[in-house]
Amino acid sequence: MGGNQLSLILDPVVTTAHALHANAAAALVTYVPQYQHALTKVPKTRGVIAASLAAVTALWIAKQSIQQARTARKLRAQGVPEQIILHPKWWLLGLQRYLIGHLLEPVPDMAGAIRSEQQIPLLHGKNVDGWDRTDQVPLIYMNRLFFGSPSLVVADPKALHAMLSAHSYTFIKPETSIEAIGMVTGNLGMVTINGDVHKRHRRIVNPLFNMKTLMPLLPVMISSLDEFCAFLDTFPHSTSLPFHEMSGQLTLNVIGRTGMNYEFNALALEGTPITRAYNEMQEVIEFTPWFLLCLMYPNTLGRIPTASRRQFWRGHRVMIAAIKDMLTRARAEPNGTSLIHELIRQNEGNALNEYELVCETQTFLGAGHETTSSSLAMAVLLLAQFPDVQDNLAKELAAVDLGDYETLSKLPRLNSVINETMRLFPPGNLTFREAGADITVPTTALGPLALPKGLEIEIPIRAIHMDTSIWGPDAMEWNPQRWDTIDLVQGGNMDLSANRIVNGRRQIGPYDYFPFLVGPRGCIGRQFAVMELRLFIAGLVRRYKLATDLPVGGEDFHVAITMRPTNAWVRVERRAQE
Ligand code: HEM
Repeated sequence: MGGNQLSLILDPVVTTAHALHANAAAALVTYVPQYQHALTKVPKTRGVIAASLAAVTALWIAKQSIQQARTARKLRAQGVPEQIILHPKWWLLGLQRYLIGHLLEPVPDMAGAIRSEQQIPLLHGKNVDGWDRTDQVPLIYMNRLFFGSPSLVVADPKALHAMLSAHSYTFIKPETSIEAIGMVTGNLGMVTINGDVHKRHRRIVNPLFNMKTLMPLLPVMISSLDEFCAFLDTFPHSTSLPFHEMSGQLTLNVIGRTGMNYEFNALALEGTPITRAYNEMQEVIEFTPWFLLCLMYPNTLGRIPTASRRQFWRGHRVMIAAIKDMLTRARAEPNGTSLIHELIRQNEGNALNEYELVCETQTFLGAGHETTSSSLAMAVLLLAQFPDVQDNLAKELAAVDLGDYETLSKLPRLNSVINETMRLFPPGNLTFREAGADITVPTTALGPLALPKGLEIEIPIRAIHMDTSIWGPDAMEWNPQRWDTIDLVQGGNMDLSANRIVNGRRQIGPYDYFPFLVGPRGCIGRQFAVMELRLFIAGLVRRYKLATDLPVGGEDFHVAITMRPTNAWVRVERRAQE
């Protein structure tokens, strides 16, 4: 099963399972010692206990299903359409919707790519129950997960404005997301915290990512790029290079040097102890059924010392020790320029405690390296697949000084390549929220929509980026030139559908294109990431002709927390003038 569908399972399962688990764990601790004797010695009693447990479980499932059905009914009553079950399983005796919802509905390819495409008809009112209007598309639908618990998929700009901007603190990160992402970023890093704790962190960390702090990091990025190119030069130009991995070597070195003044030495095969530890931790994050169960039961199953858990904790210990060491060294260098030097300066009043500083450092590493690496690998692959676009870009870059970021940031073709790559292949392909309170949000087609506390929300970023009603009939094609006639329209919860084309220019709103998300929980590292992408794509295209044997559309992804390419094989050959 691919990560994307599994992510759909994660949040609701854990939310419901957590409550049960906590009660069951407490009951076990209390009663098992008392009844151990009976359990082992008296088979008849064992049978009775098993039957009772089965009955209690069945009752619990029934209660759960009834509660969830009630929530779903309230949504249906307000006009929310529901995904139909196209392939009912006979062995679920017609109860599929109430037991496992849409979890076993077939998805031909579990990669994020295909799932996103499949969501578009649903968002347009096809393959759903309860939508017969032809004048408007719902842009919202409901599907069901375990025990029929509803999950609301939302692509409506008005509702998204409420969820991500106007009431972003009411729409919280769900527990399962926190559990999964926290493995990479720590559980008190900015991605995984909610409410006032988040506000406090964001206030301290914000200044780290303004241009004044970022500009001094430019020379380090450029020298890391030069080192990477020297590395590329060691391969014959007929060799296909795994950019899906190599771009990560570059971005890991850069976040180490600029983020924490640390040398990962990621281009060397052996790396450093912390590179190895980091890789060991990452390898374990595979959405296998067992991994999912550990996320659901972090305090019991998650603590069983299986080989993979031991590997994770081994890596984790090494990494946390190294991060503590980085913070100690940064404290001793009051004029240092890395992100954590600035973090320590901003944290003068100790608004963040030591553990929170460790988690934020871990967050810079986790959130700041793989995402940029995936975008870079995809941009390089796509440029290799589209030689005309590449040649045009090379012309634009011919006379540019990479150290002149002011000029670099205004190059239209370079920016179009980045925008278009992040449109079709946003590393954060979807995100989840949970209604933290009963709340009514506006929607375009349904009017005000009342959402109950605890409702699961899925925001299908990539599906919205591929929607033909927003982007036109060639929405699925990678075409950087489209950005020549796009206006990015700022401002709140507008419905642009009636005025999509104005004076021949396509109007794109903040909730039509948001690879970094928007609002108070939008990506804090956006400028940093865009700076890296501009510099690295420009630097590579100026130096090399990029080529690939991979046909257009042949890319594959691994989707676990983020969506990253797995087959960006590219050949590089020095350009004549370089
Ligand atoms: C191409 C590169 C990147 C992409 C596509 C990206 C995308 C995103 C997205 C979609 C979110 C919202 C996650 C959610 O709420 O579900 C996010 C949040 C975040 N990103 Fe990035 N990101 C990138 C690079 C970076 C970099 C370089 C850093 C730091 C060095 C960074 C740090 C963060 C942090 C700390 C948050 C949490 C913000 C908050 O909740 O207040 N990101 N990013």
